[in-house]
Amino acid sequence: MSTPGAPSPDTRAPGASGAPDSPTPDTRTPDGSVAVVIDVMRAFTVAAQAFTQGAERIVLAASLEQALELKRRHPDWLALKDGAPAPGFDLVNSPGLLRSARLAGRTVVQKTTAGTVGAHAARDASLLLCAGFSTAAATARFLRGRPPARYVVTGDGGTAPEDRACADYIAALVADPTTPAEPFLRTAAASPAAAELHQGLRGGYLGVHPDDVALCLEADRHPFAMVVTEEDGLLVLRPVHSAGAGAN
Ligand SMILES: O=C(O)[C@H](CS(=O)(=O)O)OP(=O)(O)O
Ligand SMILES: [Mg+2]
Repeated sequence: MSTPGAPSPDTRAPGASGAPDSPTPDTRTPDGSVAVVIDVMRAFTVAAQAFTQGAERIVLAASLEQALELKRRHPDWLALKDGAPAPGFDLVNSPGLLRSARLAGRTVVQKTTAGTVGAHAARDASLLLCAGFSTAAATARFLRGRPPARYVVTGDGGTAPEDRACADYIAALVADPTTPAEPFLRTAAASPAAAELHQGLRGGYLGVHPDDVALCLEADRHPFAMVVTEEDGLLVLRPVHSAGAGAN
């Protein structure tokens, strides 16, 4: 068990190394832990953006096939994937491109390379959250007073510096709500993911917007945490506003 509030030493999400899509069993066996799955660029920045645009809930799909099957069964749901647009999918994993989508009241099914895979890998946590910089302070507020969390870095096979920096920022905020974001944002801005998104080397040519990196680095833009619950065997993400203590 890691020291309270600090990112756990083993923060690699077993399934987050871009492993091939394979549906995971739909049953969770809660292990008593609190886990925060981090994906700054871009899954959980996109998720938070979707909630701000009115999405009701986000189903975290275990595979692209499951996402398409859910879309087939629920035609009013919106299917979202990372990379370039693909048949059967309505949206792409770009916060910049998402801004033009009408999401009020909708269910979104999200499948990405790292973030959603990391959430499935951590599904046995008794309390499971997903976060990026844009929900960091609200996530820390939600965590404060609860058992120490373990932080799951999802990008680059569990080593992504932007995700690690975000985990460190949230852990620091849990301990001290006045922690400044800037040093952590500087680390994330210098990450390979930021550079490759800027160069169009990640996310596919039509799956990236020039504003994506800046949007991923807008710390504490949203006043809610994002909590995963199991609904009909699916992992469902919803925004949770918590009063919490402290300025942040
Ligand atoms: O969509 C993204 O930015 C990334 C793509 S990759 O893993 O960096 O190639 O996926 P995400 O699951 O959002 O980290
Ligand atoms: Mg990522």
